[in-house]
Amino acid sequence: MASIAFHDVSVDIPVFNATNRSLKNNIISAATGGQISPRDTRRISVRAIDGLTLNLEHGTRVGLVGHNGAGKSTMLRVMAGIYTPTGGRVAVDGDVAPMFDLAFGMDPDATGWDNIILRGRLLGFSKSEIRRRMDEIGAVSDLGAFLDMPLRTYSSGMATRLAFAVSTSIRPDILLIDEGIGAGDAAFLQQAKERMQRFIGEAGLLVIASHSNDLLRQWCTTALWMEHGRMRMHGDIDEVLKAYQASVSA
Ligand SMILES: Nc1ncnc2c1ncn2[C@@H]1O[C@H](COP(=O)(O)OP(=O)(O)OP(=O)(O)O)[C@@H](O)[C@H]1O
Repeated sequence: MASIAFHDVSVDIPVFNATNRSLKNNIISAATGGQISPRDTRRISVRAIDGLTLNLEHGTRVGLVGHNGAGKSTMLRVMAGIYTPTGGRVAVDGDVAPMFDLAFGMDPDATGWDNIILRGRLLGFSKSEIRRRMDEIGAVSDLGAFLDMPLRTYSSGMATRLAFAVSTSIRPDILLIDEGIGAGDAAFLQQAKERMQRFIGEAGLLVIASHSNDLLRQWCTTALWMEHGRMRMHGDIDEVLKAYQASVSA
């Protein structure tokens, strides 16, 4: 059974080359971003997540909403194990598939086929599992003879197709999606939509960060509204989106 538990989780990101001058007063009134705290005159950090406690159980489909810099992507990265929290405890039970940083683990000098193996290994596949799925993944990418060419010869849309094809071939317990997956041209998007539908439907636990209410209503039953790294509201998707929209247009 998949689950994610945050207990009083905080993430501070140190910033080494910010100037204090621009940060002086206007931070306090900033509508976007996390909380900037000058720890002393030379060291500044951004508190991207601030004391977050949260339990997501198997079957949860939650959308993360909030202003730019509210902490949504940081939360996803903590859930994926990419960021270690600076405070608090995180417990994640189940295989996690992060659908962001799609180029991560890909080698520009390796061919498409070799990159399928590389990314597959990164996502936890054994070599034999990947070999079994190679043809299917290649077909989904629809890259044809380009699969024999080095990744550096691909356009960004072509590279995304390849990463998408590999990532959606696993059956994760926990699926983490950051919006802006931007999978490419219209034909691929249509095909990607159908594959995504099945992929999302099969995940035990789904977390999506998005600014699109339509997308969130389509996939989620609950929503979590983040504000300056803190949880402002967590509950039924329609209720949270309504409250969030009201605050944005107020
Ligand atoms: N590498 C970094 N260095 C410094 N600060 C960072 C870094 N990454 C994120 N932050 C800060 O952490 C805070 C949370 O950022 P995060 O990307 O989680 O926000 P978000 O809610 O996903 O925003 P958006 O909707 O714009 O994608 C922001 O204030 C941001 O400036």
